[in-house]
Amino acid sequence: MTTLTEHPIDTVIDIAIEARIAGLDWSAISNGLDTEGWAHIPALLTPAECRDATAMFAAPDGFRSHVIMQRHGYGQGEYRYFAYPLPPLVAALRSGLYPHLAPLANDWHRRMGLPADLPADHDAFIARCHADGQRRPTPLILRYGPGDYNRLHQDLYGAHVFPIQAVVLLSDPRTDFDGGELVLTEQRPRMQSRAQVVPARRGDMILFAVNVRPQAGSRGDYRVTMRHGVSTVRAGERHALGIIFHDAA
Ligand SMILES: O=C(O)CCC(=O)C(=O)O
Ligand SMILES: [Fe+2]
Repeated sequence: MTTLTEHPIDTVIDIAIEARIAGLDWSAISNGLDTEGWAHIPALLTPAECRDATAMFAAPDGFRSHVIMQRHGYGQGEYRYFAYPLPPLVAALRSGLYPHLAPLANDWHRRMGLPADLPADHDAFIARCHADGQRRPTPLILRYGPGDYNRLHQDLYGAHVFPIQAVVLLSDPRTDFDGGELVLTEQRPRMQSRAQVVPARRGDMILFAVNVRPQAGSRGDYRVTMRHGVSTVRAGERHALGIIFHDAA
């Protein structure tokens, strides 16, 4: 894994998202997801792409809904779900990441006794969601100001669940905000929950398990339940782009 000191954020060249995704070390990423339930990919988006995505949040067009988190008990802050058609960057991330994750997702399903029949490409998976009434797009941009936070949760929106999701940090923790760390918890059978704080800088992507993942134990695989949230932002503004692969009912 690349450490934060080696962070290549300032040297990202502007190649197509799909090519950047294809160039990632997918065996290391799959390994991280498999053993920890998450993987950190430094500097997937350029600072300019992060700024452009952040600017989308303030524009009124292109979103299907605006959620004030405290109204629903989700925490404090706000987010907007994109409408179809998704902006090119968001569509490219969603369809570009999916094929690299589908083999691991099927392996997880097989190991957990779930149907290991997730299609190899995202269009086919989305067609399946839509055919069963999960038609509303789930990619979103979140905005947190001072005092805002996101309670531990799972992004389940219906029976069709792709077991891995992504979030890209759009703001710079060195200059834009304090606090606001992505927190992942895992719950193993008969054990207390464990929390992990995921390191991230602007443009980094974190891939993580949506709800359950298999863990090899002495008597075969068992299920680990994962949740994610964001610790309180102490100062400044934090934006993030969430990529969930299933659509919502
Ligand atoms: O703000 C974050 O980093 C996490 C947002 C989130 O809950 C999500 O993308 O599903
Ligand atoms: Fe979430």
